[in-house]
Amino acid sequence: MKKVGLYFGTFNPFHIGHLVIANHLAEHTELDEIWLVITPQSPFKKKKNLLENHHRFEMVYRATEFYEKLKPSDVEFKLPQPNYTSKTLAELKDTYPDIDFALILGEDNLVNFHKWKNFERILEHHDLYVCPRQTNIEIPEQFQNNPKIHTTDTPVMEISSTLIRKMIKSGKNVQPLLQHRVWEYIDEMNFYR
Ligand SMILES: Nc1ncnc2c1ncn2[C@@H]1O[C@H](COP(=O)(O)OP(=O)(O)OP(=O)(O)O)[C@@H](O)[C@H]1O
Ligand SMILES: O=C(O)c1ccc[n+]([C@@H]2O[C@H](COP(=O)([O-])O)[C@@H](O)[C@H]2O)c1
Repeated sequence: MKKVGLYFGTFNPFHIGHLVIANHLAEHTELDEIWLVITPQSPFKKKKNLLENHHRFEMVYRATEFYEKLKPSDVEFKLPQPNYTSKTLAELKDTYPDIDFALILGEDNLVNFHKWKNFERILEHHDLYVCPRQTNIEIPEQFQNNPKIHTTDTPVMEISSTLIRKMIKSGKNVQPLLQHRVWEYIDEMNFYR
């Protein structure tokens, strides 16, 4: 059975921290492909400074175009907002009954995972790949030593989209933090200024 890792994110913008993680998991785990799912509206996030879906999709597309195992996904664009991951997983399972879907999460997201809609059902049916971050946050006890939760050895790069947006606003050079065609798009379109 083909195994696909779903990396959900707001990706506003998609940065090299995201890219390094996706590529690392595609190359070093049993996941055959990684799908980067651009979320229109994450349940815990405000819409402030949020670029339209198709612009965020374009950035993920540009960054991953030449990576055979990485694919942008717009599956959530047609689903109700805010986007609950459990709903999206159900939709994907209907469309692709022959694919085994796993979830990819930053460690920061595991801390709030008990607040996600239907998190228990998600864990029952899907493996979780957790990427370490430079945080001192305690992983809740209920998620420690769970055989469905795999800690990965993805490189720790403390980059965030929030920081990149702030740096662009204050005129700093952020080019090393973005795939160069993503930077070109942001620059041409005057985003985040
Ligand atoms: N530098 C990073 N290292 C590891 N995981 C990350 C990193 N940045 C984001 N993630 C994870 O990637 C997923 C999508 O992240 P998201 O689009 O919210 O990016 P972000 O850079 O954290 O954005 P923002 O700063 O706008 O909140 C989440 O699961 C998040 O935990
Ligand atoms: O399903 C939920 O209840 C849920 C709650 C919070 C976040 N998520 C998903 O997690 C992804 C990363 O979250 P965020 O807020 O860090 O961008 C986001 O794209 C959502 O799809 C999902």
